[in-house]
Amino acid sequence: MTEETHRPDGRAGTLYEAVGGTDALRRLSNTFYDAVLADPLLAPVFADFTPTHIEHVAVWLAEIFDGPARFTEELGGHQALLRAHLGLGITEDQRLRWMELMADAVAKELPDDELLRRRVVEYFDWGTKIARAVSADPPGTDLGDPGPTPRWGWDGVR
Ligand code: HEM
Repeated sequence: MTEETHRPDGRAGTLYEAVGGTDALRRLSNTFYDAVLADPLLAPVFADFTPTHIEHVAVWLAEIFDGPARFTEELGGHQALLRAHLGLGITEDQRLRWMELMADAVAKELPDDELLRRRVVEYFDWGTKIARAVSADPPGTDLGDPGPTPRWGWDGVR
């Protein structure tokens, strides 16, 4: 028996592979930001949005879900991700709307696999709470060393 067959959910491989790799994450990001920019509660938060944002989010998600570590290698890693949210003053209503639009995008763009979708949405719930907490601090706040980019698997964060 392999180690994987002892897991409660019995899944092998990474979430990155299960979602369909970087192309699927790019489609997810694209669909999500189309909705965000059309949303009256979220659009003002994204006033400085540029299309590179879509690609950077896809690259971040690839790394989080155990794919290539390109965000760490090319885009400043965990520290840069956290710093991008400083000063945004995200409210709980905005966080919940973000989650709602992301759940819609997940349902539209990711494979029809209930456990996979649940794990992905759980990551977003965890991540948006961190983004909201960080957003209460002003731009330039010293965040110390946040450690490496987290990895999210079939059993949650590692
Ligand atoms: C798991 C949750 C989240 C992830 C993975 C995420 C990911 C990212 C990434 C990768 C960037 C940098 C983009 C770049 O370099 O261009 C970024 C910036 C940003 N995020 Fe998030 N984010 C999350 C939650 C949120 C939430 C809840 C909000 C607000 C409701 C938010 C608002 C923003 C804004 C306004 C920026 C700056 C956009 C810009 O470049 O103009 N994020 N986020």
